[in-house]
Amino acid sequence: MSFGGVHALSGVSLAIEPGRIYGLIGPNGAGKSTAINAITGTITPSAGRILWHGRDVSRWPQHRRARAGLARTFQNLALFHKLSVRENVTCGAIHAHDDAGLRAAVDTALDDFGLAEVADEPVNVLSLGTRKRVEMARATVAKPKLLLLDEPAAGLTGSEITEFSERMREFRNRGGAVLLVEHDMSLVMSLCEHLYVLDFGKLIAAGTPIEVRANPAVQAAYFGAGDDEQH
Ligand SMILES: Nc1ncnc2c1ncn2[C@@H]1O[C@H](COP(=O)(O)OP(=O)(O)OP(=O)(O)O)[C@@H](O)[C@H]1O
Repeated sequence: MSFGGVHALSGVSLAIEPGRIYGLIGPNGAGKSTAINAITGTITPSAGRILWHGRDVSRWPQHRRARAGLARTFQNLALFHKLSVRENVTCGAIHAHDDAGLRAAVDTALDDFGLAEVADEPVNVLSLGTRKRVEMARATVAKPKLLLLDEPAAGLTGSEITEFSERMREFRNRGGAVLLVEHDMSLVMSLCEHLYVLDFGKLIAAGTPIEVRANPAVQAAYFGAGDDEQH
């Protein structure tokens, strides 16, 4: 993916299997959000392919990819602030065929993320942690196969992070795949089974959290060259 002369991603190849939690990590500006944007169709990659169940979806619009099971959350949240929690979550229920099915799916998602009590509140009166749960509920209400999360833990309290991890493990145990972009390394190391590491738009390492932590290229990217301000 290039933006003018900037190669935000170059030659990056990732594979995602069902029922696993992946982490996509790397220093600021490494290309993590760009990868999520390209996979979900927020942007169209300048070269390369996104294959989904064997089909090339690289040119599919975002809504079509969402229907095919690719759901995401946004780093800075993308909720309708004046609409209620229920209305926001309903926007994600793109799979429902009738009103009863729609309502049941939304009620389940509201319950799953502890939102039943604030269902009729407008989103703009809620705390950041609660708004993040609304985004998660909206992203999962249609039971996606792959959930791509851009910094879901930023700004959450410790207990909210624990709760989030639990929800993600449940999602994984039901066969869903997660691609998590996150700077909270203790969360990444405890939750993810497989990591991909980007640096300056290139994939510099892949493997289990233990393998990646021991990888000299990763240590150099994070702590090397005297540039310890990246984290
Ligand atoms: N729309 C755009 N136009 C121009 N350059 C862009 C655009 N989006 C991203 N970039 C550039 O691409 C590179 C990768 O950015 P990206 O946001 O994907 O990094 P990131 O790893 O998600 O960073 P962070 O951890 O800070 O969120 C950066 O150099 C960024 O400035």
